[in-house]
Amino acid sequence: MLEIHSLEKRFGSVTAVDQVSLKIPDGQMVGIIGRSGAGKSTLLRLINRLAEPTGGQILYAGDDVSALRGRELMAWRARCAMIFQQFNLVNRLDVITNVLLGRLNYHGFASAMLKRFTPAERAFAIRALDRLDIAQAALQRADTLSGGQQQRVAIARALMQEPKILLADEPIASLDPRNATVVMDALRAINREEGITVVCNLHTLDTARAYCDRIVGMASGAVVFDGPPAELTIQAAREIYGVDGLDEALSESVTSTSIGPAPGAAGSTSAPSTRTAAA
Ligand SMILES: Nc1ncnc2c1ncn2[C@@H]1O[C@H](COP(=O)(O)OP(=O)(O)OP(=O)(O)O)[C@@H](O)[C@H]1O
Repeated sequence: MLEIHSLEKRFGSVTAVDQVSLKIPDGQMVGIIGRSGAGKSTLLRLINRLAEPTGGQILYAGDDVSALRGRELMAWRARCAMIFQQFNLVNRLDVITNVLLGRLNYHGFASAMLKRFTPAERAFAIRALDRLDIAQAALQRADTLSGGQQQRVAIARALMQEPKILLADEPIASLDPRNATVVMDALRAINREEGITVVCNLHTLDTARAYCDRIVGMASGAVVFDGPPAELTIQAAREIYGVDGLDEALSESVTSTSIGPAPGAAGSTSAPSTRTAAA
């Protein structure tokens, strides 16, 4: 269980994350939605300690993540992998080496740069690429791949960390609809089949309701909705996106006041059923 208690991040006079409290059980797939500037990226960066909180606490399995230093912090970052909108691969390296760099926290920088990876790690990397249906590109330079392929390589690299949690910061924002579907399908498969908790920042409601067990809506740094997709009403969406942003966030298929899960979507039974201002 990942527990976030009254988490806060201020940048000068801006409160990017404002008293956020969430409990995320192992194996849940959570979509974080909100307008640009709502604090979604900052929240993910706080969770894996790429950013330091100015208040509050993060616990994982009872351990105080916010207090970790040195090796323990490196270990946490390995357990809590992150993927990004822009993939963050090393363009001039081939795909397999990019994936093996997921072991950086196990090796140290010098050893990884000298490509001192074990045969078991290389086999693991190929399996991860195969799992994401991209093993055939293992020897290609990363920058020869399409965006969707690069994001799958980034997911394979994250899997090399053997994470408990995968944080995905707008993973499909740079992709066309077809590639976006492939990447979201891959994230859901990893969540369902390997029990890895996935916390995913998403711009559109459609994607969040189709793929996630639970939706967390943020506005001005605070959590303004927390519940299963079926409870995300138009009124709640308006609170998250504001009247101006709602049209952009909604799909044209939404006609009722309840935005229920898409057909075949992930079940919502494990998500909390409460709608709160700060769960
Ligand atoms: N390093 C920083 N220095 C100063 N302000 C920052 C910094 N990072 C984020 N902010 C501010 O914090 C607020 C939240 O930003 P954040 O990037 O977390 O939002 P977001 O919901 O992820 O937006 P987007 O969808 O555009 O990425 C914004 O007002 C942003 O300008």
